Amino acid sequence: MRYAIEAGGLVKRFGDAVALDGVDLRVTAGQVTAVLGPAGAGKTTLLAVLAASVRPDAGWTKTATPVLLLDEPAADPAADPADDPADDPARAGTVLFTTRDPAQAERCADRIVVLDRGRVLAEGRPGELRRRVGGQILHVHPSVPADTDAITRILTELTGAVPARDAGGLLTVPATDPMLLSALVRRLDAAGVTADELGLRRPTLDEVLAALTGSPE
Ligand SMILES: Nc1ncnc2c1ncn2[C@@H]1O[C@H](COP(=O)(O)OP(=O)(O)OP(=O)(O)O)[C@@H](O)[C@H]1O
Repeated sequence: MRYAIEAGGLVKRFGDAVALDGVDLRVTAGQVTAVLGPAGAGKTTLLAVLAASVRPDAGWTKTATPVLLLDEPAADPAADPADDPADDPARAGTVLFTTRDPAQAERCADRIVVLDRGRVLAEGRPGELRRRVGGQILHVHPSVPADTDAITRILTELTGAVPARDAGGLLTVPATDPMLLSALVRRLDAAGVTADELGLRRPTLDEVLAALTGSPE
């Protein structure tokens, strides 16, 4: 495999702040790679080190000259996703861009590197990342709003986690136990409450990022 970018053991400190804490990176030539992470993760510092505009305290880099590095390219959510600047140069060659937006990373990148607190937490294709985090999301919508509390209690007892509730009243909670769905149906039945939506789905990349970085969505 031919790498357009290779880096190993990158460390960069700014006083007491550790911007990069031992980053290893390989970017395959011809691919679009997103460095995805929350504010302060070290994304800009990593790009600056790769562009040789910032000297790392430790580590090494090898970057081929035609590589396009984009730091948080702005994407207008109202615009056609096909117009995304991070997507555009994809046809031209190797691109490495940074973003805080999982949707932009998923839309534009072949591979995603999740960076947080100066460390690579995970990397892979978007679908791989979702599978790696494991588990699914259970979603339940009460038939009548009055049953929300009862269903919330049942979900909390069954999963050990308090479900999130969105503006539309949909309750969601991470699910790792494959028997959860049938157990839930029995409990709802016994409690005499009904749901007009009930199912399991893969986590979104936002939920994956929140699970990896421990940050609220
Ligand atoms: N020139 C600097 N002087 C001091 N601290 C810095 C400097 N540049 C970065 N840092 C610190 O290093 C850490 C990583 O910053 P960096 O800008 O690389 O993160 P980021 O992931 O690009 O964040 P954002 O998404 O907000 O742009 C932060 O804690 C930041 O405060």
